[in-house]
Amino acid sequence: MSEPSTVTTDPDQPAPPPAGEHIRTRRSREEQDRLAAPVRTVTMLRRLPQLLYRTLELSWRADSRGTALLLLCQLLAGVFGALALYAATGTLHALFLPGQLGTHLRRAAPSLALVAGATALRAGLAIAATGLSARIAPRINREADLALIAAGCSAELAAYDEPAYAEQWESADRGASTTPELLAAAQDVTAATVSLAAAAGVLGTLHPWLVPFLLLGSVPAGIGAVRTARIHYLAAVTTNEERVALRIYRWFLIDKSRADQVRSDQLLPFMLGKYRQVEARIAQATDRAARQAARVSLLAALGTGAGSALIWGLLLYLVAGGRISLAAAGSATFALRTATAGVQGMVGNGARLYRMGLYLDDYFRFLDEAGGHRIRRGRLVPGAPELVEVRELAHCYPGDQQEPALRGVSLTLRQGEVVALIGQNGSGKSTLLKYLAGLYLPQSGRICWDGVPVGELDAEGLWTRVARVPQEFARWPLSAAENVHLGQLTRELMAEVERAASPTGFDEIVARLRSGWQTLLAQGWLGGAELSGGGWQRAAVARALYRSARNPGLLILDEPTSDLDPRAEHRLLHALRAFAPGRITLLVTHNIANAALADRVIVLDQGRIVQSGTWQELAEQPTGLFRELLDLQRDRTVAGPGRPPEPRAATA
Ligand SMILES: Nc1ncnc2c1ncn2[C@@H]1O[C@H](COP(=O)(O)OP(=O)(O)OP(=O)(O)O)[C@@H](O)[C@H]1O
Repeated sequence: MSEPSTVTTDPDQPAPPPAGEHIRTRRSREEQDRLAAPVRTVTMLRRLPQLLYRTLELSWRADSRGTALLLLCQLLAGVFGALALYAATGTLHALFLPGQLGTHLRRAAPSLALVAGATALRAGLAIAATGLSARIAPRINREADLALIAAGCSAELAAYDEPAYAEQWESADRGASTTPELLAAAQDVTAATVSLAAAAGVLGTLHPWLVPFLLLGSVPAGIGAVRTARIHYLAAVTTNEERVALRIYRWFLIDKSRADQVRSDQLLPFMLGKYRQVEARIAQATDRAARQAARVSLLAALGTGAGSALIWGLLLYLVAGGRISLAAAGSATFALRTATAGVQGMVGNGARLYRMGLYLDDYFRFLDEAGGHRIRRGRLVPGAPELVEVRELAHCYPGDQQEPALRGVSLTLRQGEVVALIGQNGSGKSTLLKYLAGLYLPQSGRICWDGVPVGELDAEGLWTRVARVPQEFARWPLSAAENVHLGQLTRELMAEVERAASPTGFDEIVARLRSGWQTLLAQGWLGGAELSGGGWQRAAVARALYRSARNPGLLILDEPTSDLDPRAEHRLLHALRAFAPGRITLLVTHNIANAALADRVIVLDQGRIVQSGTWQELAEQPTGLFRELLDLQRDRTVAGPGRPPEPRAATA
């Protein structure tokens, strides 16, 4: 026996085999056009007020009192900053005038006192503003994140089948995560604008030419900053699909539910190979962007240098020509330094804000439209349907060369009926159940509840009437009781929970847990416990029974006994029969014998209904898929050495 090998990422190890195709998304035409559109500096300038307004709005929603105080601090800091600047230029002016030093100092003293006072107040207010924004920023982030989650949950389920949706989510998520920085950038832009305005005011009083030259000189910096921001943004969004892929690979590798397989299947080196391959594409795009941005920044710096030379040249020209006094030139020098810092701050932070604004656009677009999939249905709130009719239903999942999952399916379901769906893997059973649960709206064909098309029903009202056990049910990290009631409480809470749990045997499992119904079902967390596969399935069925008992409608069970032991399965199937009155029960099962509990069996093949009738009627048919599957299940000719093979079951 060889030494047990350990998973390693040692660089001396042979390189992992070439990774194949990685997870890809598909960008919409509209999105491609938007990304390809050129951007101009004026566009950014035009967008700045809107971005500031949006930041303010977000901030107000997160913390209105803090935001009001922050605004006040900023306003006062701006006023005191301007005052300090005016006073400082006044001081300089006084010092540059001809005369005795003592006279100068006396003249300058009031301005000096004003400078000191205003500067101290401004500094105090700036500190208060920083403290406030440190308090507000995490709240904005939290609010933004919650709004994003809510928007994601308000998308139609079909969105998840669209490759572009994951990418839209990725962009929106990045937008949400930039929100804390947004406030700081907005604050810096405002502060820089106020100080620039004050400096420009001073320069304007000294000589009117100085202001336009100052603004002209800052154009290259502005253009450079906008271009650079856009280059980085494009590098980020054009690698969105790679980021989505990395997120998914990462999740698959670290998630507890697959941790055993990652180890026993020795998956790490192979998956790391894929991970690195995808990561390399991101690095390539980022490096390319960094090179482009460096070139743009160099040109902008040259332009800015030329602009500075221009304005200092103008100042010399004005002094030499006697158009302004030496004292005024001294003040202008000081104001110019402040103005240049203001311009740099405004341009730099404006570009930062603009870049974040691009992400923020993605975020807001997602909030508004949930990636174009926001649930928009009717308002009728249904009761328990007596009749559900499906007519000519067809479904084709988006993607390349997908066969239709459903083709021309028509069926009628009546209240009180138990209907079993049978079919081979991929025949469309789960897809049909999702339609019946109102999770998809018909692309082609109709589904009506008591004559009303499902699209005209209120989505939440419809789902209140649907209880499901999906094929892959959730294992919520909640208590045992919460895993059944999911926070949808009634006065008789525990009695109802226990009543729903009893037919599944979940109550027996809970009785063995240390804290009974209050036990947290999340092993690995303090006080948490883990259930067996069958234990979790019992919880999932109990959840559906609880929901259906509160609001009868459709009870949809997709292989609800696949993990159950024979005793638990037997008990549940009996209970389902007794539970049937007042609701429509749909059962998908690969165990043909279990379908016998249904009033009617429907057989699906390649998305079509190929047979329908009572279990007995279908079993008596000499040919057909049902009969074939039944015979195969009865056939026990494959046997190990301990058990002699049984004769093949008769086929007629
Ligand atoms: N989200 C999806 N996106 C794309 N194709 C899908 C998706 N879900 C299912 N399909 C495809 O639709 C077809 C029907 O799948 P469905 O899950 O409805 O079959 P099923 O009868 O429930 O299969 P099984 O018995 O294996 O559970 C299959 O070809 C499957 O590959």
